[in-house]
Amino acid sequence: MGGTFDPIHHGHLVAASGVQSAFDLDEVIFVPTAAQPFKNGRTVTPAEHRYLMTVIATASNPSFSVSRVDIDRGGTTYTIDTLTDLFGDRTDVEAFFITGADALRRILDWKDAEKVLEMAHFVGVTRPGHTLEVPEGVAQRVSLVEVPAMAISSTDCRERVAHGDPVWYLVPDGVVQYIMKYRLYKNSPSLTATEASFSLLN
Ligand SMILES: Nc1ncnc2c1ncn2[C@@H]1O[C@H](COP(=O)(O)OP(=O)(O)OP(=O)(O)O)[C@@H](O)[C@H]1O
Ligand SMILES: O=C(O)c1ccc[n+]([C@@H]2O[C@H](COP(=O)([O-])O)[C@@H](O)[C@H]2O)c1
Repeated sequence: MGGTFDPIHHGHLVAASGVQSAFDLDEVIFVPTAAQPFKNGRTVTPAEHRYLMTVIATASNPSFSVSRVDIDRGGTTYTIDTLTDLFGDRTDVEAFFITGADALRRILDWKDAEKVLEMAHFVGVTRPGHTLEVPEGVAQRVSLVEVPAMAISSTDCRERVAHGDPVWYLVPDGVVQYIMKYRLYKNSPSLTATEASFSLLN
């Protein structure tokens, strides 16, 4: 499952768990993006913070893991590169790519869309506020799965933090604490690890 994960929230985790169960998947790999091509004009939290929040959120589930392939490659994140780096030379793996209804809608605009759809089976999940439908012509490579409705977005989580509203129970507890520790989403520069330790001591 690829995502900006700025921050990761329970909508992502419920979607991943629902698809894992529906297709009996051995593992779900969360892949935080470096720079999502359709989010070019947006300021995104530094990748290391997004990566670490994703690790914290998934740590308790033995079949969830987090990959750094997109972050370490850097530049614009195209799913064709993600799938090549993860599975390019693996003939023993059947890959699935999990996307929300909003992301699935634009899949034909993705780089090398046809090849991408050959490299993995795409699974679109329901998301409140978005219509879940398979774009024309790709029905064979896409499945739809209904997951428990979680009306949560990273945008809403960021705005809540910026306004001093709680994000408890929208994101995992460890992610709430990470956001507070590094003062993310406060409309002021986030802290480094040293600055965060210093501010906790004082
Ligand atoms: N509440 C949700 N339910 C189902 N799928 C979701 C939900 N939130 C996000 N997704 C899906 O998870 C993937 C990663 O999403 P992303 O990290 O962009 O989160 P987001 O909440 O959409 O972020 P933002 O609000 O910053 O755009 C996308 O495929 C997206 O459609
Ligand atoms: O490959 C592309 O052209 C492409 C265009 C838009 C989105 N994606 C991928 O879709 C995933 C979900 O993106 P996002 O930002 O909605 O979380 C993420 O892994 C992106 O890299 C990929």
